[in-house]
Amino acid sequence: MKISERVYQPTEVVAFSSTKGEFGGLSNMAPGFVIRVNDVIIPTAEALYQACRYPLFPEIQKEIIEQHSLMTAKMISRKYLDKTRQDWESIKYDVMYWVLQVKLSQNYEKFSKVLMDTRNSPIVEVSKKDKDWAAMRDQDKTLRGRNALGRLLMKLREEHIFNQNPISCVAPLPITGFLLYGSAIETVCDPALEFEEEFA
Ligand SMILES: Nc1nc(O)c(N)c(N[C@@H]2O[C@H](COP(=O)(O)O)[C@@H](O)[C@H]2O)n1
Repeated sequence: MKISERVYQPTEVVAFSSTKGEFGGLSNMAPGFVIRVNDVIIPTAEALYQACRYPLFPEIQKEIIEQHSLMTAKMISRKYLDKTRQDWESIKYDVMYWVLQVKLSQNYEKFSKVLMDTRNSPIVEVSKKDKDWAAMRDQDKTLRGRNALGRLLMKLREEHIFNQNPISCVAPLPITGFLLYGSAIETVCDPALEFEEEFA
């Protein structure tokens, strides 16, 4: 997946820059969107994304996933950047889209509402220092950057909200070494659906 730089007019977009406010749920660090993968409970989308960097280091994945503060997954991950999987730059947007699909499938009511509330507006993460995942305010007040997270959120909205195509299960990415705690990541389903099936 290739993502090039864009320019946005601030008055025309739904912008978010933290986990607070009406659109804070769009942030990967937002609390209240717990994920379960291979029976591992993961507190945020950010923790799952960062853990995917280190498939060969279950102990680093554990440290990222079991951190006490929801905001620190990325900080912990920074300590081990030299152990990042070698193909990371070429797969990271695909990994992020997979993470967002998993977040949606397991938190459908809450996350679909936030996405729905963005209506048809461009979604932009605004940052003071990140022109890759987010966009930065320029001197002329426009927002410039790849805005990769915003773009992937728009793709998610298009594919699963506008097209009324709810996701109940998400297949693992077809890449080598897609591992969590040493085991291949399996298809992830909404735990509530699994519970319903068990008692059907
Ligand atoms: N800590 C932080 N500050 C910003 O200004 C940001 N835009 C982000 N973005 C988030 O970081 C995650 C990607 O991390 P990597 O740089 O690929 O390790 C992703 O969740 C972005 O939304 N973070």
